[in-house]
Amino acid sequence: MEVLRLVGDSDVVCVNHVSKRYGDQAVLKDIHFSIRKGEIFGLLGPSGAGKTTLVKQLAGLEVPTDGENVIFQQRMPSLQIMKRIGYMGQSDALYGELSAKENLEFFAAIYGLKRKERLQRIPEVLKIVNLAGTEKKLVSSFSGGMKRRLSLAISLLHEPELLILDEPTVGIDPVLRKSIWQTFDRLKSNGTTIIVTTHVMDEAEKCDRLGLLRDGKLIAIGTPTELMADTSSQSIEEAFLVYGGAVHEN
Ligand SMILES: Nc1ncnc2c1ncn2[C@@H]1O[C@H](COP(=O)(O)OP(=O)(O)OP(=O)(O)O)[C@@H](O)[C@H]1O
Repeated sequence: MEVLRLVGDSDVVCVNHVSKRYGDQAVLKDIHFSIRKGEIFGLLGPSGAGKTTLVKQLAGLEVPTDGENVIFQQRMPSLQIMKRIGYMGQSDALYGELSAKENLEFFAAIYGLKRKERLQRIPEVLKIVNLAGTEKKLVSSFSGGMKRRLSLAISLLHEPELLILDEPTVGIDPVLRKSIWQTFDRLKSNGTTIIVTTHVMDEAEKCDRLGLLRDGKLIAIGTPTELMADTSSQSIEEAFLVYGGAVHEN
């Protein structure tokens, strides 16, 4: 198997013939694609398709059985590179007995932010996710959507160059979802690369490119317009069905 080490200058992520097995189960099957700087890349696929497994590898939390993931020209997992990545998993890793601000301070310390940076960034990220004014509230009193937003704020603290978000808007109402996507667009225009997994079709349409996963295989990749044109479909959902996928809404 050819393992490419050199990727194009504008490629931030190169998923290089990656496979993953858990025991007898093949969860990722020879996945191969790259993501360019400043792209919003969506991973779409039915439950169990392997989206979380793949993004965890990209975040440096899992390793492939075969192949490699190269991020910023370095093979993952790399601690140096992980500092340049913001990751938000599907389950919120928050401390319920601490306030929102204390949670942010804790993670800011882990990211190595200096006091001055913390004082500046914490109000900024709270504002981005529309949680300003809730700093002193205990996280255990937060709703599911508030917890998601706080998790997103945490992933943004250190101004990562690559943001990896596993279903970031689950439990978030449409108005706030829209404002979060506006944030993604702003981050993108500053050069941030964003990978997002989603089941939500209107979100998929907002991505620059989409990778469609099914049964651990990348069944299609392209811009939403390309995927619709290739399948003569009127929507991404229809295109995905033509490619042989099935999408469920959470
Ligand atoms: N640590 C693990 N051990 C064994 N099997 C696993 C493990 N992690 C994931 N799997 C299996 O891998 C498959 C893909 O799971 P994954 O969570 O990546 O899918 P997904 O596309 O993210 O699904 P969803 O949309 O429901 O989050 C599933 O069959 C899951 O049971």
